[in-house]
Amino acid sequence: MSGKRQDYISWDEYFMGVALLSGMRSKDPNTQVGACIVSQDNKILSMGYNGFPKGCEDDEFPWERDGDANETKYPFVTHAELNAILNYRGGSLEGAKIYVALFPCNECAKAIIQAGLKTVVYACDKYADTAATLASKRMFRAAGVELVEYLHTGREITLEV
Ligand SMILES: O=c1[nH]c(=O)n([C@H]2C[C@H](O)[C@@H](COP(=O)(O)O)O2)cc1CO
Ligand SMILES: [Zn+2]
Repeated sequence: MSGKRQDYISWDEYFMGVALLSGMRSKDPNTQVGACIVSQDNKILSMGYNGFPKGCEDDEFPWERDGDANETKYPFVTHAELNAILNYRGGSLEGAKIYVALFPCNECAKAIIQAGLKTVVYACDKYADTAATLASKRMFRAAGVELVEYLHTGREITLEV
């Protein structure tokens, strides 16, 4: 018996926790998405959340869901997964895993596959029935990307020390 602490968080809780914490930076009033990219030997390589590109101010661009296409957030918002991939400046992401709050859409799936990521761990799949998600799953299956649903442990974590 080494006397080590027993209630430390697991790797999955750690990386999904970082993904969810990143999502808390999002200004999207409806859906906050965070992503965390992890190497095969469990080192965090990058993070991202859904937001407008640099220079596109949160107070000037629309966060609406409905209306004329360019009056909504959809043409402008960069998805969490793409931001996490683009935020990485260290070289190759080949073989890495991505932890993400929401199942990636088809556009993110393309970026994930082409960046060489091999595993997607997702916490929520609320748009499972949409064409984008079905296309995404088809591409992931074809490309051999492993899809893992995050098992919620019910652990609550606060930022207070
Ligand atoms: O893979 C994704 N990654 C991601 O960051 N998002 C973002 C884009 C939007 O800001 C938000 C979705 O908005 P809504 O649920 O209101 O349609 O989540 C959405 C998806 C999948 O839809
Ligand atoms: Zn996406």
